[in-house]
Amino acid sequence: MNILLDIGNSRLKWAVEQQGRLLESQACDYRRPEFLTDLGQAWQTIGVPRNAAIASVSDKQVFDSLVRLVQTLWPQCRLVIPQASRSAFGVNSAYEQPEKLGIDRWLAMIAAHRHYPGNICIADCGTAVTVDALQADGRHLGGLICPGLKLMKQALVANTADLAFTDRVYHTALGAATDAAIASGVCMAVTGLIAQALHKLDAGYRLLLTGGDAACIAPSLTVPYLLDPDLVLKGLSIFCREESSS
Ligand SMILES: Nc1ncnc2c1ncn2[C@@H]1O[C@H](COP(=O)(O)OP(=O)(O)O)[C@@H](O)[C@H]1O
Ligand SMILES: CC(C)(COP(=O)(O)O)[C@@H](O)C(=O)NCCC(=O)O
Ligand SMILES: [K+]
Repeated sequence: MNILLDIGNSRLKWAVEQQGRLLESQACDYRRPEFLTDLGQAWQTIGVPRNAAIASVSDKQVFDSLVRLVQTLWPQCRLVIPQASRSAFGVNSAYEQPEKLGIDRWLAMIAAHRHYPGNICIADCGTAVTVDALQADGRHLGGLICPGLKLMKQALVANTADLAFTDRVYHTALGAATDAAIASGVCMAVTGLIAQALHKLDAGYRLLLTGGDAACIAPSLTVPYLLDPDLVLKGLSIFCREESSS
């Protein structure tokens, strides 16, 4: 059994993996003061993992506190900390400096290459929205980064006098009130980005969505898509298994 941890800029996603299969994944806000205590309690009952695989694009502090928790609960557990590189598991990075690519993007591409063969365009809709194009032969063509839905709304509220932030449902209809216009505006910015990215690629690229906002963006897309909320965790699982068996 392995435990997989993906620390994004908003939330921690984690799951237990048994024989290559993820049990239900969980998400939590690591900025809550009781976060580590709650996690420690939840982990009392899961057994002792053989490996703990951790990916982080957030503060080193959060990463360090999770490493300490893992080492305290399970001193025998092996830590697996994947790094982005020029090539791994058949995927070849387009980055001039491959180590600068976000580890979440690298893991998502490795999982996509394994589980969704063919040309694939991955859109990870989290704090930021990232889009990466990956050829069937594992060649990464490069990517795009833009603010996610919540960040766009926060940027508007923080830099204007009269705009208010609400949890209005996202869609792409024209709005007849400020909050509806913002919800539609940021949703169309993301769906438009994804559609335009696909348009620039050759025909035959499938779209694969992941990230916390994927499910609310998906209904507004006018192109077919696949949805896999656990893509980054699945990338961690590949690193765990193949490092353990070597
Ligand atoms: N229960 C939730 N709590 C907080 N954010 C959520 C929740 N469910 C969905 N979200 C959305 O998920 C987004 C974060 O997605 P996620 O993939 O976890 O981001 P990251 O990997 O950057 O931490 C938030 O911006 C928010 O809009
Ligand atoms: C682009 C990101 C901020 C996305 O983070 P997330 O939205 O998943 O929290 C992250 O992948 C990152 O810090 N990347 C490093 C720079 C790069 O990928 O070019
Ligand atoms: K993201």
